[in-house]
Amino acid sequence: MRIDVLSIFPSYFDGLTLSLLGKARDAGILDLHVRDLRDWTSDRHRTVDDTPYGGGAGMVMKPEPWGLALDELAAAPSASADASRPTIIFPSPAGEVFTQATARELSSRQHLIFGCGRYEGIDERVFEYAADLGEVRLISLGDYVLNGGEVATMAMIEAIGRLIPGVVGNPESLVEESHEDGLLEYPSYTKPSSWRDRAVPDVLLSGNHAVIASWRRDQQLERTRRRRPDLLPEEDRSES
Ligand SMILES: Nc1c(O)cccc1[N+](=O)[O-]
Repeated sequence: MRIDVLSIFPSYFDGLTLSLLGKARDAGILDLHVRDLRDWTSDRHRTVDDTPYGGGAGMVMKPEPWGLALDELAAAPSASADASRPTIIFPSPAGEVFTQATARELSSRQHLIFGCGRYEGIDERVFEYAADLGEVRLISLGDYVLNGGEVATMAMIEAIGRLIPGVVGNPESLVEESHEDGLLEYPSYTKPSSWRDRAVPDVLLSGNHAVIASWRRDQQLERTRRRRPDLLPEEDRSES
């Protein structure tokens, strides 16, 4: 998979050279390029914003640098032999909500382009223009206000990247995680078996894998009912 990121703060993404994603980049599994949007400006001040038509506080990101950048990146060779159009993602509080299902869907794409907005947002015509270059998705991490798209992009790249085959050493570990089966994950324990007068649940020391699996499932349902009843079907939401 190829991922391009457009931002006026490219160093935000230095963390993507670390850990599993950094190793995946070194191994050629993930082809990730972070670019400074200002590289597509032509004035001395490398201007990317201007005042909003219609008035209002703040500044809006100009369309010209975005148009030039997206033209270039959308034409970049992606991992796949076929010249499939890229998926162009703009993190936005006005977007669809990002879930594990979204991460799984996007992890099978060949070329993702993330456009990180700043200020009061990006000129609307950029989203319209981008639709001529690829599939455009406005995606939100949640209903709160961030200063720009960079943090959301980091989160999405991690959630998507770890699902790409070969990135996580043991694919089994991807299965038993929160939200993978629609439920929150069960509690985990490791040595010592007793710590500050707190013991590991006996069932986990029993060696009876069927009983352990059943206990873990019960824990998932109980936690999900208590913390995230919205994830459960209506009929399963009340405490039994
Ligand atoms: N919430 C928010 C924002 O305020 C700005 C950019 C991106 C997001 N988001 O993805 O959730």
